[in-house]
Amino acid sequence: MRQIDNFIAGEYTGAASGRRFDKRSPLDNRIIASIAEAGRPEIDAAVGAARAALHGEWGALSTEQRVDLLYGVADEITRRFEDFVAAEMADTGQPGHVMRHVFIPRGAANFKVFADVIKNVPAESFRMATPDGRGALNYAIRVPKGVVGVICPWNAPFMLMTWKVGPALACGNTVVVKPSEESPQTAALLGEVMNAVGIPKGVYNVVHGLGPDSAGEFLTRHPGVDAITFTGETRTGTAIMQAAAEGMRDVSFELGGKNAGIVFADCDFDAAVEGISRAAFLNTGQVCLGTERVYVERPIFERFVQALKARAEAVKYGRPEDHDSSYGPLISHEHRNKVLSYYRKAVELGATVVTGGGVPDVPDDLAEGAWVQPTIWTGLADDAAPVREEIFGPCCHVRPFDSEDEVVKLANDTPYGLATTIWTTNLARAHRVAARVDVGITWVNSWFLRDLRTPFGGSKQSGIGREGGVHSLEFYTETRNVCVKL
Ligand SMILES: NC(=O)c1ccc[n+]([C@@H]2O[C@H](COP(=O)([O-])OP(=O)(O)OC[C@H]3O[C@@H](n4cnc5c(N)ncnc54)[C@H](O)[C@@H]3O)[C@@H](O)[C@H]2O)c1
Ligand SMILES: O=C/C=C/C=C(\O)C(=O)O
Repeated sequence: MRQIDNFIAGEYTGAASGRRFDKRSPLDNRIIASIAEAGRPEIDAAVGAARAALHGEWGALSTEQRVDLLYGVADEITRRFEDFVAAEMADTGQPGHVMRHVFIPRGAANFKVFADVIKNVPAESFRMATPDGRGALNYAIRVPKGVVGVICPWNAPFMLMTWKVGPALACGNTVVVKPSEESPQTAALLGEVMNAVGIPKGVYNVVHGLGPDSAGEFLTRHPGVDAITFTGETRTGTAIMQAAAEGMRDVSFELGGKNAGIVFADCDFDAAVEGISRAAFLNTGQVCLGTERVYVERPIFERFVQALKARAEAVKYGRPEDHDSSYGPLISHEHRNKVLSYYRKAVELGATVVTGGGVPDVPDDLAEGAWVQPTIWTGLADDAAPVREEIFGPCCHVRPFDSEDEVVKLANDTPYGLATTIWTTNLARAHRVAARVDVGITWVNSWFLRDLRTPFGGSKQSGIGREGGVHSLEFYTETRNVCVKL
């Protein structure tokens, strides 16, 4: 069993209280790690270390020096690639090929991309006239926000954590990261990388623990934290925003979704089935950008449902290291209880269960894991809970539609506004519908295709602010104007 400690001022340390909590494998429910639970003293120490680094060696570096160090971080992640793959597979139970091709490479990319952004961003400047005819020159400079609190979820732990830490450090901030209690390992491992490449002590700190009345709340309420970036549930975002109001700290939120997939009859059928099945079932449906509501134009509805069913039934349950495994468990039994409660509710509300709806038969050694079947429903009312609420599981409801106006209305009938995916070969329609869907991110004939320079975030209750490319700088820096009378 692994011992995972907090990482404060470049050192791994337990908690003064001696408190620890267990991490269980989602694959078979075995305890795989014991994690030190940070209390107020550890949060104080981590925030203090972050502040000291800001006023010390880190704060004195030039942008070029910081950029070089961040390239070093990316290279070291790549050098220790298999360690990160193993740590994340252990925490999430997701297949190795997803780790190797999507989540861990993105961790390295998140440092490289923002190092490039900060190196290349121009300064804003305005020349102005003055009554004496000599004029004045305004220019903006960007300074770090300070100590940034980073609160992360468990569904793609390393990718989502570095998506925040990369730009925060590129902009010259220091961070205190609180990973999810369900996925502490890659954040802990990144401490070794930081030390190996010579990132000054205190720049990157990790405190472990739970949310309310634990490390998460202590960190977000700490007056020494200047800004908070959070990815997780909308309800948690509300609690964090209340904490951030004290002291008027800035927030950046990437929250939940109930994303629509829109499939027109003129789509490339096979590509659409493949795309929607990835959007619904990748990472066992635990992707904020995933599709839990699918709208299919009536002429191809039945055929589409059958093709999606075939995809769902083709998943291969297995351990992450099994080469032919394509599908992992949910993160925990607690989360499985939630997902299964929606599976039951859908039936109670009269859904037709096209496939799935329960717990699969898995080999004996996996029987205690948090497995659920990929599940497809039809026939639910538009206001049924499984169609309205974020389930965060491998499931979707498929419903026919007859017109563009109707489907836009259906897609927008939600308090969320994160992402949508549209499938059509009619270019004009693609642009038209994309402009009418109230979300932060629209994919046309694709899903989760990420250019890290683009604005990323949610509308409505799916988030506040945008991260990605120069948009991250809006949050991770304070812009100051200097006006020089000539
Ligand atoms: N929009 C996006 O980009 C995006 C990306 C990934 C996940 N998500 C969302 O994340 C959710 C799944 O992740 P989750 O279950 O880990 O989310 P969560 O909100 O339960 O937990 C996220 C983090 O917040 C901490 N936390 C909980 N309560 C807190 C409190 N009161 N104060 C401070 N910290 C607290 C948790 O310990 C954890 O580290 C889904 O809703 C999903 O849609 C959104
Ligand atoms: O589960 C959510 C996935 C979010 C993805 C990103 O934040 C990203 O690709 O940067």
